[in-house]
Amino acid sequence: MAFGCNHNLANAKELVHSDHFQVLRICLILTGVVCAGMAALFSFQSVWLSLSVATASAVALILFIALQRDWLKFLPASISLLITVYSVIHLLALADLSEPVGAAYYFCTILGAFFFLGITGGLIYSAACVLAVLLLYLPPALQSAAAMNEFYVLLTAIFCTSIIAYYYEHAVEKRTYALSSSLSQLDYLANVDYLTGIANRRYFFSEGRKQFSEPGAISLITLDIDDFKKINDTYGHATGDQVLISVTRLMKCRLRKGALLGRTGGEEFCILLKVDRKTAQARAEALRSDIAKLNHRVGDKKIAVTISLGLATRGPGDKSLEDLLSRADKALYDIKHHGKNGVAIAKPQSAI
Ligand SMILES: Nc1nc2c(ncn2[C@@H]2O[C@H](COP(=O)(O)OP(=O)(O)OP(=O)(O)O)[C@@H](O)[C@H]2O)c(=O)[nH]1
Repeated sequence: MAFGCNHNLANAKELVHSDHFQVLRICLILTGVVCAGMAALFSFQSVWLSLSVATASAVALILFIALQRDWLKFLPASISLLITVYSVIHLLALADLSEPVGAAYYFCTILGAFFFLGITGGLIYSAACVLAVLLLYLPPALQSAAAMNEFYVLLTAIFCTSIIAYYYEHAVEKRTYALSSSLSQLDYLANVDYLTGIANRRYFFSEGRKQFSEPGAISLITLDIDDFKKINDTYGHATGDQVLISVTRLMKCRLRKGALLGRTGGEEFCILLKVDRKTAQARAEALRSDIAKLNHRVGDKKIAVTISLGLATRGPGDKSLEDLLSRADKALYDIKHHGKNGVAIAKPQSAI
């Protein structure tokens, strides 16, 4: 049980790691593309520009190699954010813009659009930005060389930011999905009995307490398979498990919707019914007789199985589900010591 859960969490972590590195790769490739693009656009007009391009390319190359060789495996997730910011600062620093504010504007609003509107909204916003820039700067024949530079830089800024934002959002969505499926897996493992697939003791009592707090008739049946140890000893533990599964299956079929069935111990089960004593007794008796009649087949073996049941219906003295359980358990104990294969009705609280 624990293995399945750890395995699932490990998968989620692996997924988060692989997304994280995918984002890093994209950032590094973009840095390289931006450097090459800026170098081509501005042809190294100053020493400062040449040094910047050389530094950016070297850092991108070193990080890329480190990533490919798994050296970055244990670095915190924030590094991808740093590299993203680094890429965009370079984009702005290297651009010989009269107004770098334009690129910064697209960078911020596109990130915001992806963050607040999700992938589809972000992509639509990016497309709208491209359209706006095209409308502003076209036709090219009417533009000056400086305006065309600005046009290319703005398109590059929109393009790079959209790709980075897309991969971040995509990574976040995958991570959220992986974590939520791990959580539902954990929830399942915490509440369901691994062998029979019905509520385990923990879930039975937490749900049972809720139902107990509601008004109306409520009855609790505790039941136990008779001489189960003998079944285990005679046919083996695996066969014992099969008997538990087939008894559970039969109970699930026979019980109506609304009944809460749980495996509360090895071969012990509890049923909570929102019915009065008379109806609960009839249901308990029907279950007992159905199980006794059924020929439990495990492979080619036919195994006779009987159950004993203790029934308690809420009365004025029952303050909690535990009070009801204690009375039902006493009734079960009585029938176990008086022949088994029967239903015993619990004494009212006042008679105990
Ligand atoms: N196969 C199997 N056996 C289990 C499981 N959990 C508990 N048991 C066995 O259930 C048996 C319960 O034995 P007892 O408490 O002596 O009860 P019993 O033999 O049914 O006797 P009575 O209750 O008096 O009828 C033990 O042998 C446990 O090992 C399980 O998940 N699978």
